[in-house]
Amino acid sequence: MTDNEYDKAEENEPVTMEEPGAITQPNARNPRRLHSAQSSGMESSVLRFNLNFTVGSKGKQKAILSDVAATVKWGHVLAIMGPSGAGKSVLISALTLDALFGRTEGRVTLNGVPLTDKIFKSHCYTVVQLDQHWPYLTCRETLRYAAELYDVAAKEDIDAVVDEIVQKMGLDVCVDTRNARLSGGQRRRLSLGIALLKQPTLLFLDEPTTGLDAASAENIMQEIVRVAKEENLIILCTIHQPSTKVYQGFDEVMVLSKGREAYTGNVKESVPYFESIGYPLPPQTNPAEHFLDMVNADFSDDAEVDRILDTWQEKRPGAGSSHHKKGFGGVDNDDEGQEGVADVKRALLRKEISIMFSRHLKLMMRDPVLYSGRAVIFFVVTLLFSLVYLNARDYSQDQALNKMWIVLWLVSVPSNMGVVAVYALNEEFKSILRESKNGMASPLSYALAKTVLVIPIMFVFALFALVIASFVVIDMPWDTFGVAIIIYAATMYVFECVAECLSVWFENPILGMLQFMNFWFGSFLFAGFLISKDDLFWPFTLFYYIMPYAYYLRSSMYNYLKDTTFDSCEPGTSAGVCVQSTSGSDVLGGINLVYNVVENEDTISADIATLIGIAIFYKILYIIGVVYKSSRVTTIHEAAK
Ligand SMILES: Nc1ncnc2c1ncn2[C@@H]1O[C@H](COP(=O)(O)OP(=O)(O)OP(=O)(O)O)[C@@H](O)[C@H]1O
Repeated sequence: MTDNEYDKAEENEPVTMEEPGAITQPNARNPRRLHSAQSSGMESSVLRFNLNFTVGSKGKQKAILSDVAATVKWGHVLAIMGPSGAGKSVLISALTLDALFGRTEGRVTLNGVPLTDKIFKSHCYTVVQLDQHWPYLTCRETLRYAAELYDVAAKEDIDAVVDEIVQKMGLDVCVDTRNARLSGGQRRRLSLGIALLKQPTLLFLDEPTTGLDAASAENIMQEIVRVAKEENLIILCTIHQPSTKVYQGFDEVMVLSKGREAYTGNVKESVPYFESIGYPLPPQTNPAEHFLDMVNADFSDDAEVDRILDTWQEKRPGAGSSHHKKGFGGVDNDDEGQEGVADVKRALLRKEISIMFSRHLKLMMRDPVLYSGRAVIFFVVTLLFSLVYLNARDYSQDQALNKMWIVLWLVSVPSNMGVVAVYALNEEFKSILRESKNGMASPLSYALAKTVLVIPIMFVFALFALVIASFVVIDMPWDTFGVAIIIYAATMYVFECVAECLSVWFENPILGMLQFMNFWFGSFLFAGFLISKDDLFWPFTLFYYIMPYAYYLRSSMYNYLKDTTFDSCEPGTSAGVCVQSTSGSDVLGGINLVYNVVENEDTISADIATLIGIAIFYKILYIIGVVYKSSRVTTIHEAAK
């Protein structure tokens, strides 16, 4: 864009940040613009930014971005290029309010309004580099759920809206293919399709050509430029070494090196500019490659690169006045606060929860790792363990301790496998955070929908684990079935809530999984059978009370044996328990002499209540994590004077 054009963009102001619903109205119930905006409020959108970004604490600060500024208007694509480590990703993170690892200073305004999380959610959309989408949904289902969550149309019109996006993005061939099987190019098109459903003003694309072959990269970039023009979007994208054709398709380009600009402006003027400072484009050379070679400090002379960066700083439009006062083009940039901005536009909370419920029910049914696969594995491992302890089906007192051990294994082995849930839920939560960032849905509606969906699954787990192993192979009395299932489900729910909690609090799923294993080992150690509560070094006694297995074991054993009858036993002939009675209740007393966690008193209700209490504790920590993680955004500080 020439200075002239920037000035024209400036003349259009004051520009209002209109309610998305007011942009155009294809039909009364579809407030979003699905066709090219011929008379859209976005035909005057302007993004301005000038940023510094530093990492490190005071005294040891390192500048990652220094005075990086640009102005981009509607319908234009700004391509951000630069050698590795130039600061492209950090710039996108800072602009998308995601750069939490350092301090962002300066200003970012959209139509004169400073960018905040609320404005971002309403008017911006980010497509991340490796947008995997929900792997077990099809392309059509993904678009449909996005359309519903963005509330783009009445229920009966949603299919038509989705079909339009499918056509527009050329997704016809893969519309019923699961996302996990989409090609890289198709995934990017799907991401763009979802973005179009939202109808943002500003679209960020992080390396949209990564992993694509040259033809697909060219194709997707052409698509991006077309979308910017057709939909009057402002698009910012980072890109590595575009081909000549792709490069020429951009409107604006920013060449970064060492966190500074080497050039920002119209693509057509880039070649003459570099020629004017002594770097003519050799014949038959890709201009993007040429510029990147020039500013790559790894391969060029460092002093030479600094000279190029200093030259741009002197020559760039508006030079001589601080970027923090003047926008690119030398235009006065002090234009924020002219208009209020609309609230986030999306489905009502009740509707949102029900959409989330439907989507995650579908995912649960299809995803073999999280639930159905685990249930089958629980069935197999509990069956295996019950066969190992087959002799424990006899009601002879020398098997009483084995009965306790099989009851313990039946829950401890499956609950240990909750470790996979930490990994899968961590991935899931990252997708939810992206959706939240893009204003599609609240993470709390996800958390609520999942809570409702997961509780019944714990009963399914209990059925898969206990019916054959406990009641058929080990011959537990069927009249204890209902209570056994409840105790088991409550115990499994504790571990599920711990897995949820760790999946959210640990960004790195491996660390979360390690913590889960610690919790599991801790549960084992402090359950009162390896070392009794009374023998614990006193500071550790607390763990006995907050870990789940002691409650499970005590209540399960009482439920199991209270009404049973054992064979009588001759003192000195039993390797395990031998009491002067055949009643199960007395055998419980005998077990208590060896493992005092087992008692012949009815503590079932209190134990179940405690297990639920522990689960609720972790659920609350999880919800706090969800709220905290989803509300973390970069603060853009006023530049130091
Ligand atoms: N979390 C972080 N903490 C400290 N420094 C960081 C962090 N992330 C990035 N950096 C530094 O910021 C600089 C710019 O990194 P950035 O990832 O933006 O480069 P890039 O241009 O995107 O490179 P590439 O093309 O290789 O991805 C690098 O020197 C990098 O080491």
